[in-house]
Amino acid sequence: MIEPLTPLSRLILVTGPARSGKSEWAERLAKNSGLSVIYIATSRLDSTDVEWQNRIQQHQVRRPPEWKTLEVPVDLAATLQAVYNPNTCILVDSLGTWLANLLEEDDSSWQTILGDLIITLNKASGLIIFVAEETGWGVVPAYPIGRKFRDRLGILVQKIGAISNPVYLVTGGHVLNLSELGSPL
Ligand SMILES: Nc1nc2c(ncn2[C@@H]2O[C@H](COP(=O)(O)OP(=O)(O)OP(=O)(O)O)[C@@H](O)[C@H]2O)c(=O)[nH]1
Repeated sequence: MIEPLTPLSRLILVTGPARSGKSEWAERLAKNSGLSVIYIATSRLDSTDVEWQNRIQQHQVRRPPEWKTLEVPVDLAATLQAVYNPNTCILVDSLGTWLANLLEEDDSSWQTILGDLIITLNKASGLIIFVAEETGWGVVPAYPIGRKFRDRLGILVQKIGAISNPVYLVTGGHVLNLSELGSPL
């Protein structure tokens, strides 16, 4: 399913709505890569939210025991820089939760954080798979923080999508390879 790797980095983007199965598809790609896998979880563990803890536990049980897990709510570019290498597949789940953790950043530092991530990806080696949430297909949020999240996620997914191949959309119980259907803007 996955083509032979070059020493240069290869990026894959898996996007889709909530509960679409996008994480599961991304995990399947990571397993099939034949590389050693580092799973980067961007969500924060909330000790007061039992339902969230249960969801995360289901993820942990589902992952092969040999995968290494890193919990990285904020410092994504620095962590990627520290761990990427030609023999490793890094699975980042997810860009939406990472962005939510950064939401308080002002616009100028957000531009720097985004720039640092893209620079890191351009220098990276090995395979990096990003999971991202699709938002913004509904109404414009009536509150500023909602609009900021929606706009930033849209731009982030577009930028990562432009340098990823393939880009998958998981929805309606199906996986669509968008790279076969269209080209980046
Ligand atoms: N902190 C932490 N978070 C984790 C861990 N494993 C998974 N997660 C988080 O779980 C979240 C995904 O939760 P899901 O409930 O499957 O997401 P979903 O969008 O509803 O479902 P799918 O579209 O099916 O993937 C991501 O934000 C991950 O970061 C872990 O070991 N630690």
